[in-house]
Formats: sequence, C-alpha cells, structure tokens
Amino acid sequence: TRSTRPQRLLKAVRKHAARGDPQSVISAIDHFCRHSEWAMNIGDEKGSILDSVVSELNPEKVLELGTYCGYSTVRIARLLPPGARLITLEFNAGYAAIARQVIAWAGLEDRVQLVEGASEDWIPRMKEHFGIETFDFVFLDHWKDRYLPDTKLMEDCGLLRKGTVLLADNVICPGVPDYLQYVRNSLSYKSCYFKSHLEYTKAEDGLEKSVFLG
Ligand SMILES: CCCNc1ncnc2c1ncn2[C@@H]1O[C@H](/C=C/CNC(=O)c2cc(-c3ccc(F)cc3)cc(O)c2O)[C@H](C)[C@H]1O
Ligand SMILES: [Mg+2]
Repeated sequence: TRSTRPQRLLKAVRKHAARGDPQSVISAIDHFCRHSEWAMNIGDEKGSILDSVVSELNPEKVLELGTYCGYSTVRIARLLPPGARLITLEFNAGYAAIARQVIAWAGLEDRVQLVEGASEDWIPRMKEHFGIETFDFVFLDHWKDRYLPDTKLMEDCGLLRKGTVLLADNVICPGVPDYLQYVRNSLSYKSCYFKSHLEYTKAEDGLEKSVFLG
C-alpha cells in the first residue's frame, strides 16, 4: 500500500540528514516540506522564535503536546543541556513510530521521552509516573480545541509554577480563539503574541507566549 506522508518525511531525513546532527534533520524536514510535500511542522520561521524562547529560558523540564513527526521535539531537545528532560505526548501510534525514528536519527533520544497516549490521560499522571513536580516550559501544538482544556488540566494538576512558560503554535491559523481569550484575560498569565507566518507559506500565523503567574 502507498506510504504515508510522515513515512516519506522520515525517508527524506534518512537520505539527506547526517545521523546525530539535529540541525541537518531540521534542514532536511524543512526542505522536504518546502519542495516536496507540505506538512504541519512548526517550520523554520516560527521555529526560530521557538528556539529563542527555549534558549532564553534554559528549561530543565519540558512538556510537548502533539509530537506528530518530531520536528519541534528535535528543535527543542537540541537546545537542552543533557540533564534536562523533554516529555512529548502523541496519541497516534503511526506518528509516534515515525517521530521516535526522527528523534533517534538526530541522536537526541537520551533527553526525550515520547509517550504514546492522550494528553488528558497523561497530564494527571506526570507526578506519580514521571516524578515531575512542575514543568518549566510547555509547547502546545496538538488539536487546537484541546489547548484550553489541557491548560486548565495542567493548572488543576499543579504542573505549572510561578514563571512556567506556555508557548502555543497556530494561534491565528488554524486559530485557537478560546485559548487566546483565556490566557490574554486571565490574571494568572502574562501573555504576548509573536507574529509570524504559517509554516512554509505566506499566510499569517503566530505563537502566543504566556507566563504563568501562580
Ligand atoms: C483528544 C486528544 C487530545 N490529546 C492529544 N494527546 C496527544 N496527542 C495528540 C492529542 N491531540 C492531537 N494529538 C496529536 O498531535 C498532532 C496534532 C496536531 C494538530 N495540528 C494541526 O492541526 C495544525 C494544522 C495546521 C494547518 C494550518 C493551515 C491549514 F490549511 C491546514 C493545517 C498547521 C499547524 O501548525 C498545526 O499544528 C497529531 C497529528 C495528533 O495525533
Ligand atoms: Mg502547529
């Protein structure tokens, strides 16, 4: 049967990227998405904003919601010190299998834990299962109607501390109106918008950075 787009993306990584070289994995995926087949990775333009937020924060404990092919997982993990930990949640087995191989090709499996499952099942188990007290940084890039419920769930589970940074992809396209309204009007967050473009296109999109105030 015909291969899937993520399988063709992984093939492009193996063909064009050097093992153990995260930057070459990122470049191979961006080239594939720009010149062969568009895919919903954060991409190079918004990815640079993600890089600057992570580099400035230097987080020890990171949570990513929605791994997909592992592109943003690699972007974040390559900037973390070896002792830091990135837990990424992906509930589609096919995508999880591809992402594991992309993360391994980049040589970053030592600081990434890919958990195959749904965020609403795993967020409540972060403390007892992974020994996580609170997260320093959370990247939201899963189904857009899940950003708000999962953020409230993380608050209720005590996984956010004073200063935890949430960074949300796609706040314009496809858009997350309920989440934006919440973080921009809640007294518990200091929020700001980073204007950019939808990956590999000229359409507007952007990232919302929200600091939890406790
Ligand atoms: C209920 C389970 C919730 N919990 C969950 N727990 C674990 N994993 C979850 C959960 N919910 C979803 N996932 C996984 O995360 C991934 C989902 C990612 C979703 N991303 C988009 O939809 C998007 C669209 C566009 C776009 C823009 C313009 C267009 F024209 C077309 C497309 C651009 C973008 O940058 C985008 O990120 C993956 C596919 C899916 O299996
Ligand atoms: Mg996205």
